[in-house]
Amino acid sequence: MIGEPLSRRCAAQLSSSARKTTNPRRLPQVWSASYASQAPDQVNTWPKGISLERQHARMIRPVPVVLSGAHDRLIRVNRTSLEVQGQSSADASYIPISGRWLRDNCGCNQCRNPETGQRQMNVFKGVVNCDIARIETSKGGALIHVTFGDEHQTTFTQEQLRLRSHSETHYKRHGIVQPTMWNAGISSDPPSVEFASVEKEGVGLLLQKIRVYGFCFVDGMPATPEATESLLTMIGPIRNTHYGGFYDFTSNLSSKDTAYTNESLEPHTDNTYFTEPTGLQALHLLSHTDGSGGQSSLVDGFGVAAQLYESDPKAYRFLSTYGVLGHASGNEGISIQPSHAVPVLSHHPRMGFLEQVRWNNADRAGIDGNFTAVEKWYSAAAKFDALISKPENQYVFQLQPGRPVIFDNWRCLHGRTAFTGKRRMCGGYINRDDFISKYRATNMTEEDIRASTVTG
Ligand SMILES: C[N+](C)(C)CCCC[C@H](N)C(=O)O
Ligand SMILES: O=C(O)CCC(=O)C(=O)O
Repeated sequence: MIGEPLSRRCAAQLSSSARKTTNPRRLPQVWSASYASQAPDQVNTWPKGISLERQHARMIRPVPVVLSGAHDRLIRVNRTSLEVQGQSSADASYIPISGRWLRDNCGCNQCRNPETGQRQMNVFKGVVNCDIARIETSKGGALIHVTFGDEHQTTFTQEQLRLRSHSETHYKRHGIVQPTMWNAGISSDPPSVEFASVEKEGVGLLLQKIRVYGFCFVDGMPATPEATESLLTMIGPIRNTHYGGFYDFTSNLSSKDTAYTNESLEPHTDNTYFTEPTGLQALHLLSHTDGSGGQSSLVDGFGVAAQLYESDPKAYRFLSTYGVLGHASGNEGISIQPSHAVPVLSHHPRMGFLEQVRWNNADRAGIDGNFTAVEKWYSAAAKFDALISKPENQYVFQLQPGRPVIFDNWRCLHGRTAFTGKRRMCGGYINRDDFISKYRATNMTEEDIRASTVTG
């Protein structure tokens, strides 16, 4: 085995057996190939030599696309060196893996705290021996055993070296699933879970539905702030902001924001004035007396972005390029703006898929560009606004006491019609990272979580 690259058959056998042990849940397939293949206008002029696959991987698009090829990547084992084949099928060259990387990523109890998973040695201090003394393999090459100059030993699997920087790993790291886009038609069967099942089985299914659809109702809940708060804390810590933590509000302008009035609110995402808008938002109507109105609306921001990508790639590109600033200024002594302007459509910097929609016409403070760019931004934004305003893109419903909605504020826009009478609403924000963390913890196998966390 030493010296020869593992044969493709053997590697294929290894990888297929390895694949059987990975999370049986379907990974996002190549989805809506038309989006993936349709290149937006050629603003991205790629330098020579960047493989098409690399360009493809980084081209911005509204949906995730899993690139193939990880399992074809071969590993070459020599007595004192380890090499892995290039990053893409177009690049079959072998790349050596340094002794420093191998030692830095040793997972033994001495090098990594078994309780916390934290590294407890430092390869930069020159006191840890990173010289490779010898490399052996076992289990037909599936396991690679490295011994260093100080006789310290560590073991890696073929798969972890092969998948280290592959999209499959990134998707598991971020808990990416294949999104189900929707429009007003979702009203016939909106995603929901029973509160009783959440109490019994936890928030796994609730978060899975939010991850796939961008929102989910919880049916059969006590219509109390206490029950709502305890449901949210099952997901993660409630985020504290200048509005407080768990919120329970009516239209009394107790906070100087139009949400605390009885006016209509166009579909928007919250917190565009924060560098990091909240991940989840919950809205639970506790009561509405002596009046009417106050209908809620949800819009699938990913779905609308996909429609824009199809109908006007240039407008999509503009809303993906020019940053926008938000502000929260109404409350005494409060003037919040994000650390930098962020586009309406933000994409994963490495994988290219759309990961956040930020849209709030009321809270918008500025567009990061000269007046030529501003005009281009306006014409692109007008198209986005027209799409979110189309009745067929808006799911309109009346919130009910005992049936809160929890939605992904990085994907869904929400709005409300004006109302009369006394209307009491409660809910809370949950950070994006806490949402994804709990989603992974309740929907992925231990093995998949481990394999997609410390990848070196
Ligand atoms: C949710 N809660 C009522 C606490 C605050 C609402 C804040 C609304 C703000 N204009 C934004 O879009 O973020
Ligand atoms: O009152 C509502 O129905 C929604 C208020 C709102 O948009 C918000 O709190 O962000």
